[in-house]
Amino acid sequence: MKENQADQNVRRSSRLKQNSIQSYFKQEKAIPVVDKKKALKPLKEASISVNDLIKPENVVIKIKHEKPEHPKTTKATKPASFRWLRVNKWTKEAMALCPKPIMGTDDGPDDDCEVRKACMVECTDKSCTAGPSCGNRGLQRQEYAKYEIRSAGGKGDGFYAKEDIKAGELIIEYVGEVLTKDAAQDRLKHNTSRHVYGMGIGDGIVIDSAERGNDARFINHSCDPNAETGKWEVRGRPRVAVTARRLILAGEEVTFNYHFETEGERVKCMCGSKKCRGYL
Ligand SMILES: C[S@@+](CC[C@H](N)C(=O)[O-])C[C@H]1O[C@@H](n2cnc3c(N)ncnc32)[C@H](O)[C@@H]1O
Repeated sequence: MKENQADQNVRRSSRLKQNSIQSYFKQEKAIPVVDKKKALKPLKEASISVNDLIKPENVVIKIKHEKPEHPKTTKATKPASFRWLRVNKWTKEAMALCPKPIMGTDDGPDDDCEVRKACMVECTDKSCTAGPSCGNRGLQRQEYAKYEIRSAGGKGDGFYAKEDIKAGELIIEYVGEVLTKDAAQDRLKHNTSRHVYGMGIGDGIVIDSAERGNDARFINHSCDPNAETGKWEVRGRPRVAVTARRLILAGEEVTFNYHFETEGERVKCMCGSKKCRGYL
C-alpha cells in the first residue's frame, strides 16, 4: 500500500515537472507603440506644462522612498537560495531578440518627462533636461517600496508591504536573467523546485529569476491582485515594473496576476480571494 502511494507520488512529481516545462507567467502591459510627436501634440495644444502633470504623489514618492537595504543585510529576508542581481543580466541570444526602442533620442534632450512616462519610457540624461529633479527614473534609481519576505503558507514565501503603498507607485522591478524562451524551457527541465520563476515579456524573451534575481521573485499570484506588472523601456531595453493597483496597506501581501500559461496539469491556486478561479 505504502509502495503504491510512493509510486504515485513519483509519477505525479515527474508529471508536474514535465508539465512545468510549458509554464510561464506573463507580464501584463506591453509598451505602447508611440509616435512621440503625436503624443506631444494634445499636451501642447491644451497648453499643459510638464509641471502641471506632475502629481503631488510623485513628489511624495521622491522624498519618502529610500533605497531598500541590500537583502543580504535585511534581517527579514531569508538566506538566499538564489544569487542576487541588482539589474537584469541579458544573454547574447536574448539580446539578439531585443526589440528596437520606441523612442529615439535623436532630437536631443527635452523636458517631455511626462510624455515619456505616459509612454512607459524612462528618461535618461540623453533624453531629458530635468536631471536630478526628473520624476521618471524610478527603475534606474530603484525607488522601491519597503517590503519584507516571509512565509505565505502553502504558497511558499511571499512578498509583504512594510509601509502603505499608494496606487500607481513603483513597488519593485522584476529582475532576473533575460533568456530566450527556448533557453528558459531548457532550464525548466532541470528545475528541482516546485516553484517557477519565468516571466514572458514578448518577443520570445523570458525574465527568469529562478537562479539569479531580486526579491520580486517572491511575489505570489492572486486572482484579485493588489499589484500589476508593466513593461517599461529603459535605455532602449525592456524592463518590468511591479506597481500598486490600489492602496496597499503595510502588512498586506503584494500579489499580481500571473496570467499563467501552462499546457499541463494546473497548479491549485491558494490566493484565497473571493474571485479565485481555482488554478494558477
Ligand atoms: C515566482 S514564485 C513565487 C514565490 C514562491 N512562493 C517562493 O516561495 O519562492 C511562483 C511560485 O509560487 C507558488 N505560488 C504563487 N502564487 C500561488 C498561489 N496563489 N497559489 C499557490 N501557489 C502559488 C507556485 O508554486 C508558483 O510556481
